[in-house]
Amino acid sequence: MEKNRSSKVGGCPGAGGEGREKTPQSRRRWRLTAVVGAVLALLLATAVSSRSFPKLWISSNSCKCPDARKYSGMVEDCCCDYETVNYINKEVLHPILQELVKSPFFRYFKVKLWCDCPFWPDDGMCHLRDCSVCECPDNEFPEAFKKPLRARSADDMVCQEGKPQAAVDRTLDSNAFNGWMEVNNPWTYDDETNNAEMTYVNLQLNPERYTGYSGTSTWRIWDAIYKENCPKYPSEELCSEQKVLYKLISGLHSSITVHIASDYLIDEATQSWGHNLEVLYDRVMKYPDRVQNLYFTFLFVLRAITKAADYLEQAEYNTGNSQEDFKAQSLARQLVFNPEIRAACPKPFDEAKLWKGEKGPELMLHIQKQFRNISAIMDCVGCEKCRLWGKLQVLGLGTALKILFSDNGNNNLNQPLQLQRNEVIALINLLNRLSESVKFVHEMGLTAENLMKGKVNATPDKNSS
Ligand SMILES: Cc1cc2nc3c(=O)[nH]c(=O)nc-3n(C[C@H](O)[C@H](O)[C@H](O)COP(=O)(O)OP(=O)(O)OC[C@H]3O[C@@H](n4cnc5c(N)ncnc54)[C@H](O)[C@@H]3O)c2cc1C
Repeated sequence: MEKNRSSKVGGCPGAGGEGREKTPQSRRRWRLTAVVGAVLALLLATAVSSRSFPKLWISSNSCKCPDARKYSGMVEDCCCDYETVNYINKEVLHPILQELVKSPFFRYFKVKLWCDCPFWPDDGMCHLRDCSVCECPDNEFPEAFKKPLRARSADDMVCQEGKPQAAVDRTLDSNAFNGWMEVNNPWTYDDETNNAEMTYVNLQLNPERYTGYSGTSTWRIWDAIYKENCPKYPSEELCSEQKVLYKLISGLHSSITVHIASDYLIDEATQSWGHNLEVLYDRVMKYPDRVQNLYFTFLFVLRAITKAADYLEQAEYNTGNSQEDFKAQSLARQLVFNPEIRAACPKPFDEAKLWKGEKGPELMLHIQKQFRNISAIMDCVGCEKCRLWGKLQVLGLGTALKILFSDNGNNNLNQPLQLQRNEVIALINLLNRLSESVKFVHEMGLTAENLMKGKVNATPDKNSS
C-alpha cells in the first residue's frame, strides 16, 4: 500500500516538515523555537484548562521509543496529532461513548435486514450462526418505540440462536418519531421506503465481531465499493474530496477488521472468543495507510459531532424512561461540549477547505451519488450481522457528511440542520466503534507487530541443515 503525503487537504499548522536534514544552525533555531513553543504551550495550556490540558501535553511527549512513535505528528489531512487522539480517546471519549451506547435511546437501531441486493443475487457466504442477528425480547424495548402489541406465538419469542435475549421486534410505531424530523439525507440510499420491512435491533446483543463471513462474496462487495465508487488515490489527479471519500471507506474497513481481530472465535468447538493479533497485524498494522485512515475517519466523525453540538444537546432523547433518558442527554452534552476535547482538538478536521472552485457543487453531487451507491451495496452483504453493522456505520458516515457538507447537495450551509433519530443513533454508535478500534490499535498494535516480527524471525531457515 502506498502512502501519499504530497497533497494535504487540511493544511494544518505543524503538519509538514518531518524528516528534513538538520544543520547546526537549523538545530539552534529548532531549539530556540522549541523553548519558545514550550513556554507558549504552557501558557496556553494553563489558560485553557489548568486541570486537564497539561496532562495531554506530557502524554504527547512521554514515550520516545521509536516503534511506539511510528504514528506520531499530525494525522494526515487532519488537525490533531496521534498522541493527542490516543489520549483524549482513552481518557475522555471512550468512557463517555461506552456508557452512552448502552442507554435505551442509543442501543436500538431501526434497520431493514432483508438481503435485498439491487446489484447481484445473494450467495449466502456466511457460515457461522454468529452471522445472524439476535433478536431481543419484547419487554426490553423502550415504550416510546413500540406499537400496540401484535399477537405473538411463543415461538416468536425464542431467539433464533437459542439465546434468552431473543426476537427482534419487527413492529414499528410512528409515535416513536415524535420530536424527530423525517428528512431525506442526500448522502444515503433511502432505506425508509417500506416501513413494514423495518425492524428494531438491540445493538448491545449483537456486537460487531468475527462472523466467519469471507471469500468471494465479501471481496465482490469491497471490490465494488473501492473500484466503482471510491477509487484509491494516489492517482495524483484525484481531488481532495475524492481522497476524503476513499479514506473514510478505508478507515471504516480498518475498523471492521479491528473488531474482527479483537473479538475473534478462537475455538469453534469450545466457543472461546479472544483477540487474534495475527489478523490485526496481517490485515491492518502491516499497512500504515490503513491505520492512518482509521484515525482520519475517527477525527472526521468527531468533527461532525462537535459541529452539530447545539443540535445534539437540544435533541429529544425520549424512550419513556426518564431517568435513563436524562442520563443519555447529560452524557451527550458531556461528549459534545467536552472542554478537554475542545482544548486539545478544537477542530479535528477542517471541512471548509473542500468543494472550493467552480466545479465544487457538481463534484459534491457526483460524490454524493458514489456514497449513495456504497450505502445501497450494504443490502448485498451476505451475513445479517455484518449487514446490520455495515448499514449502521455507512448511515453514520452519511450523517457526518450531511452535517459537515450541507444537506441538500447545493452546499447551502445556511439551512438549519435536521437529523433523523436513526441518523443520530448511527452517528454515535459509529464514533463508538471507531473509538474502540483506535484504542485497540493503540494498545495492541505494537504487541501484534512485535509478535508477528518475532514469528517471522523464528521461522527456521530452509537452507540451514
Ligand atoms: C460491510 C461489511 C461488513 C462486514 N462485517 C463483518 C463483521 O462484522 N464480521 C466479520 O467477520 N466479517 C465482516 N465482513 C467481512 C470482512 O470485512 C472481510 O471481508 C472478511 O473477513 C475477509 O477478509 P480478507 O482478509 O479476505 O480481506 P477483506 O477485508 O475482505 O479485504 C479485501 C481487500 O480489500 C483491501 N483492503 C483491506 N483492508 C483495507 C483497508 N482498510 N483499506 C483499503 N483497502 C483495504 C485489500 O486489498 C484486501 O485484499 C464484512 C464485510 C463487509 C463488506
